[in-house]
Amino acid sequence: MSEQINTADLYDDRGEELESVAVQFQNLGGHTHFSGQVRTIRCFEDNALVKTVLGTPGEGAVLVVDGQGSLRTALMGDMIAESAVANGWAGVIINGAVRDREALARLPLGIKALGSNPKKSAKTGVGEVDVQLVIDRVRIQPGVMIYSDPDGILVER
Ligand SMILES: O=C([O-])CC(=O)C(=O)O
Repeated sequence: MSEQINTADLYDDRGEELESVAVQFQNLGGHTHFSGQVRTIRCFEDNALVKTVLGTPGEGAVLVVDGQGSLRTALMGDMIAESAVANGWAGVIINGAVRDREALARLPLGIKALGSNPKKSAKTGVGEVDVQLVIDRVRIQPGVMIYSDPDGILVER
């Protein structure tokens, strides 16, 4: 059960410790409020690392995938998202696209992405895991807490 956080209240309480990601991600998962420790992947139109990492124990973490904003291929679909649920991940935030929107909306998982595309990604495994990301000028470091709800995303500095 994910904690029901409210990012606006959290910002009022702890704003000086938090950065707000202004990108207008779409809420695509069955859980609209989610939070957890950050894990990260940087990749580009290739989702082999996303599948691998979400197939390992999440222990309530949130995977942030910087797909560098490409909407040309889907970095996650329903099979990978189901594996994330089975492995105890709290959520997945993708600076890129997903597919299988209708199935994703029914899963007990927080999912944010820029949009969707039915075209699958390459599977070569090019990319990096647990590296610092910068998305829209906000630094996202592995291990810090991230909070997401319909208002947006807050991440510890
Ligand atoms: O296989 C993929 O690239 C992603 C996908 O469709 C799924 O997770 O179901």
